[in-house]
Amino acid sequence: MKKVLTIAGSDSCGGAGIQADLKTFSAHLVYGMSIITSVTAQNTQGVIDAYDLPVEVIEKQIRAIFNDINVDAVKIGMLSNSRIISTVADLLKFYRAKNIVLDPVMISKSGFKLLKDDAISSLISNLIPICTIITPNIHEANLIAQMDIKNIDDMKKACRIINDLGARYVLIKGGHLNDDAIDVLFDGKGYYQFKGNRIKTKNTHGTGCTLSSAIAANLAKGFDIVESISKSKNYIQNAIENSFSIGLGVGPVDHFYEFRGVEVIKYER
Ligand SMILES: Nc1ncnc2c1ncn2[C@@H]1O[C@H](COP(=O)(O)OP(=O)(O)O)[C@@H](O)[C@H]1O
Ligand SMILES: Cc1ncc(COP(=O)(O)OP(=O)(O)O)c(N)n1
Repeated sequence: MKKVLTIAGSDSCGGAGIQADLKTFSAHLVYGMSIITSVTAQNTQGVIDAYDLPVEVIEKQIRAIFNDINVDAVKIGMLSNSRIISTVADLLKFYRAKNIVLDPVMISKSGFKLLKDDAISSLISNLIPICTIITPNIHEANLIAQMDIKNIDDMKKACRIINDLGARYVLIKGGHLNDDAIDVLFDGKGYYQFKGNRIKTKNTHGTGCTLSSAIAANLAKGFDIVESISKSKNYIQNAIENSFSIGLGVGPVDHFYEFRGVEVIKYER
C-alpha cells in the first residue's frame, strides 16, 4: 500500500483542504495521512476565519510521521505564513521527502486570503526549489511569475519563469480562463496540454486541492509525471461532472474514479 501525506489546512465543510485530499487519496486506493497547518471555519458561501496552528505543533506532526513511516508522496496545500513555510520546507529537506506536489494555495474562491501577502516570497524561495511539481492556478501563477496571464501562450511563458525559480515541473491550471479547461505542463524541455471540457456548474469547491492530491497519489503509485497528470485530470473532470449542492453557495466536487483517458498534446520547445 502506497502512503501519501497531505500538509494543508482543514476545511470545516469538507470540500477543500485536508478533507478533499484524504477523500482523493482513498478514491485512489492509497493510504492517506495528514499534517494540519490551520483550521478554517468555512462553508459553501466562503471562509469565515482561519486559525493557524503553532509551528511547534506542525513540526511535531511532521516528525511523528517521517520518524516512523516511509512516505511515498507529499501534497502541500495551505501554509499561511512564512514561519510555517520555512518550517515545513526545512523538515521536508531534512527527511529527504520525495514526490512533493506543491499547490500554492493563496486565496479561496470566495476571496479570503489563505496565504499572507508577505509570505509569497518565502513560498518562492523555500518551497519552489524543493518541490517536484507546482500546480498554481492562473491567479497564483500571475503572482509568482509577475505576469498577467490571458491565454495559453502566456501560460507557457509563466511556466518557464516558474521553472527557472527551481520547480522541476510546472503545471498551470486553466480553470479560471474562459473556453476549455486546459492545463499546461512544462517539464524544462517541452510543453504538454491537458484538455478538459469546461463543465457549466457553480459547484467547483475544492477543484485545485483535489487535482494536486490526485497527482500526488499517482506519483506515489509510480506513474511518470505525464501519466500522473493525465489520470488526475480525468479524475477532476469526473469529480466536477458529479459535483453537487450541499448549501447555499459553491458546492463540492465528488470523488468517483473512472479512467477514460484524456487528450494530451506535446509541444517541442
Ligand atoms: N468548470 C470547469 N470545468 C472543467 N474543468 C475545470 C473547471 N474548473 C476548473 N477545472 C479544472 O479543475 C482543475 C483545478 O483548476 P482550478 O479551478 O483553476 O484550480 P484552483 O481550485 O486552484 O483555483 C484544473 O484541472 C482545471 O482545468
Ligand atoms: C483549507 C483550505 N485549503 C485550500 C482551499 C482552496 O481550495 P481550492 O480547491 O483551491 O479552491 P476553493 O475551494 O477555494 O474554491 C480552501 N478553500 N480551504
